[in-house]
Amino acid sequence: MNEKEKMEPTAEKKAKVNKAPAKKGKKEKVDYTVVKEFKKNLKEQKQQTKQYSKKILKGEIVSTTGTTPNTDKYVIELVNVKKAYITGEVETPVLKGIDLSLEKGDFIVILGPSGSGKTTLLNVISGLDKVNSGDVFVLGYNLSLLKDVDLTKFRRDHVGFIFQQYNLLTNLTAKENAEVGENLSKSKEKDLTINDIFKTIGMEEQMNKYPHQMSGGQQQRVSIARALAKNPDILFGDEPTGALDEEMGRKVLEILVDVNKKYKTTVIIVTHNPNIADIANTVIHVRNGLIDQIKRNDKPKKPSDIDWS
Ligand SMILES: Nc1ncnc2c1ncn2[C@@H]1O[C@H](COP(=O)(O)OP(=O)(O)OP(=O)(O)O)[C@@H](O)[C@H]1O
Repeated sequence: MNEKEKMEPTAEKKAKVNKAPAKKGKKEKVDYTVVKEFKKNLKEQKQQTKQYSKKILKGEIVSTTGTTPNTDKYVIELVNVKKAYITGEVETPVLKGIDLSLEKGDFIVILGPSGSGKTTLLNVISGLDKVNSGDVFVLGYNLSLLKDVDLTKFRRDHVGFIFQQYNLLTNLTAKENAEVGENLSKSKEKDLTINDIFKTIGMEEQMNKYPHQMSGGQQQRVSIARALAKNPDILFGDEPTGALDEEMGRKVLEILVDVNKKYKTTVIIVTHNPNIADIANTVIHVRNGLIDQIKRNDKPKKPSDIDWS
């Protein structure tokens, strides 16, 4: 992470300069220039990705916006991040120019109305999805210029996921499911053993049970164990308590808070439930594809003390 490489002006800027003039006297329902511009940006991003992906994965800082990420302080930095979906000739912007810096070791909750872009934001900062323009620095790696194969390597080595559905392998025991996470990880020298993890999630007694022998909450805890077995820098959760009742939901949150404190893992979760924001020390409100508000919470509550519904 030492050698810094600045690139030519962004694809976006170039595209703006080259924008085709609108046709006079003709009312068009579809703005084809927008789609053209979008495709042109993608093409340039693809070229840059080809050129820089390997270098980025090796630790080189590459920016399309001229930004140098502060990796000592921030685990994630987003600079003018835009993402849209194209259906036919219609562009639907979803992330509309997001700037965001998230501190290492924080417990972060992302809130916002349905359709505001929460999951899309989570997917781009966790390397599950790519942006169209802007920089997505995660641990200094600019994910916006990584090839799919390098994104997979990045995810394998640095991040863990928990989803609403637990996605456990039905023919493996709890312990074996967790070991899947461990096997995916590159580094085998760890300070974190599967036994330690099961102790943390309060499931030492259940290690040899199969998913169908466990409750939803217990299965979700095993999925946390699987994510932790990789010893990730960041743990991402998309509605991790969405399928659980209150009691199980609180238990899962307690474990996430524990993990955050004990292993200093940065935890970032998306939720519909605004009460859950009370356990976070950083709360991001997304609205209409933009960050509406970021709040710091100096006195996060315990999961057992928050309201639930
Ligand atoms: N693959 C896709 N193609 C087209 N549009 C999409 C796609 N994925 C998401 N969108 C649109 O992007 C917008 C944001 O979706 P996203 O899932 O990020 O919102 P959200 O805030 O997580 O919503 P919810 O809380 O309902 O899960 C929505 O309008 C959605 O319809």
